[in-house]
Amino acid sequence: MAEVTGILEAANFAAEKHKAQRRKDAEETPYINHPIGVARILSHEAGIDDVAVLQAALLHDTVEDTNTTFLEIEETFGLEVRRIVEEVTDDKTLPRMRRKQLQIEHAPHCSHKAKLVKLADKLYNLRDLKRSTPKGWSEKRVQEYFQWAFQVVSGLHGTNVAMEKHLDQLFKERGVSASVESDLLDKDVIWQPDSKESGV
Ligand SMILES: Nc1nc2c(ncn2[C@@H]2O[C@H](COP(=O)(O)OP(=O)(O)O)[C@@H](OP(=O)(O)OP(=O)(O)O)[C@H]2O)c(=O)[nH]1
Ligand SMILES: [Mn+2]
Repeated sequence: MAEVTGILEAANFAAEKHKAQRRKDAEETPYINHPIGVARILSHEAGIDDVAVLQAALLHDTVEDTNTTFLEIEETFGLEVRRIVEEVTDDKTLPRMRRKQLQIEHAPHCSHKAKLVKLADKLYNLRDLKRSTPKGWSEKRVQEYFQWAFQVVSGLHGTNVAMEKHLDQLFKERGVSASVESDLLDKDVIWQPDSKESGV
């Protein structure tokens, strides 16, 4: 029962932290749908029942996107959960170009538990992109996100068969493969500073 309580505590903590945030889709879906969906992919599709992984999935965007601190995560959920959340948190003070590059570089060196959360995060976001285009995103921007995600996921290979199978299928549908990843060049939208994002 303590495990169930701990998972609900993380769901509630994330809901409170993300309460004012919405996704970028036209419907303005509540942001909390994303971390709950990421945790659900891990439990229902990837067969994961590790409590720290499921808690970290629920909490994975709280530090990146809200006023939450790593210390707060550690004091509430313990050091293991803090460490996983740290591994999957981008430094938002860096320009997007650098953040995206660092995800590609860091992915192979993450812990197994962080790799699981990263795979589920990418799987959720790519499915979300397939379902609905975020406000202000061009078709080119969507395609570039798929190409970038392919590069990150390539560095997570061998972590979880079920999630990797679904991701492979999504990349295949989009025509994204190792041969086109070199097309991702500096000219592309995803690498541009945030100020150039709108209207593309
Ligand atoms: N597909 C999709 N994504 C949305 C939507 N609303 C918010 N997002 C979030 O936007 C992020 C991807 O958008 P980008 O422009 O590439 O990244 P940025 O917000 O970090 O600059 C993801 O962050 P993340 O979860 O931290 O993952 P990551 O992509 O940074 O690894 C994703 O969760 C939506 O409606 N659809
Ligand atoms: Mn996320």
